[in-house]
Amino acid sequence: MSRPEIGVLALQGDVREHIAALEAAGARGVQLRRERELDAVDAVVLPGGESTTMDKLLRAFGLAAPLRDRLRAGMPTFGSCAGMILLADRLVDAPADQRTLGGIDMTVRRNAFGRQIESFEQRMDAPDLAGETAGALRAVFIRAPWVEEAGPGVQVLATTAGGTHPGKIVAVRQGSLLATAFHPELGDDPRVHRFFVRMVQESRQGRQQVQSS
Ligand SMILES: NC(=O)CC[C@H](N)C(=O)O
Repeated sequence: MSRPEIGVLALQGDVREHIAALEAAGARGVQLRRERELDAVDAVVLPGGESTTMDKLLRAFGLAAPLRDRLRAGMPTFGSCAGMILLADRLVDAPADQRTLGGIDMTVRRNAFGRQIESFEQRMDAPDLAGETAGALRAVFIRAPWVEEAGPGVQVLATTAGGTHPGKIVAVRQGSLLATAFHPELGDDPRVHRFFVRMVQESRQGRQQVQSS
């Protein structure tokens, strides 16, 4: 099967890092800015950056509604940090006029680890992403959110192990949507991007089976 093509929303944020990580995980990463470019990709990445800015730009570029429709229709989508915020059905500690694309039945707290903390590395327990060993995954957190509450259909993929806030939910999946509070695109651990590329391949196989039956 050909490499899946994954569009990284390129309005703001760490776009190049995601493209490099997707390429390393066996996909083709391309920049995504316009609605018509959505038709050419198998999946979407919402990068880290600033979620209030991204929300405004998504609306200004006329991308919010078409992206929301694709998400609802099952297009695989991965959001990291600000991208996790965009995928949340509910936010706390956010400006009243901030909108999200939604899709994951979760409440996300913005800047949950503290605004004063610029960036830190955190260990996580993440059996489905990184194996059963305690603290098996490490990644960079930058003014990161956490998941305050996750609905029954949400699979928890990673929780913080130790640190100032242990046991916090920092990676989740609901159906075709994946979200991490941290930045797997910064650093050289490819496991989260590989996990997402597998999700995309499974979704393509599912669609091809439907088309040929
Ligand atoms: N590194 C990040 O993506 C930070 C997210 C940022 N705190 C926000 O609310 O958008």
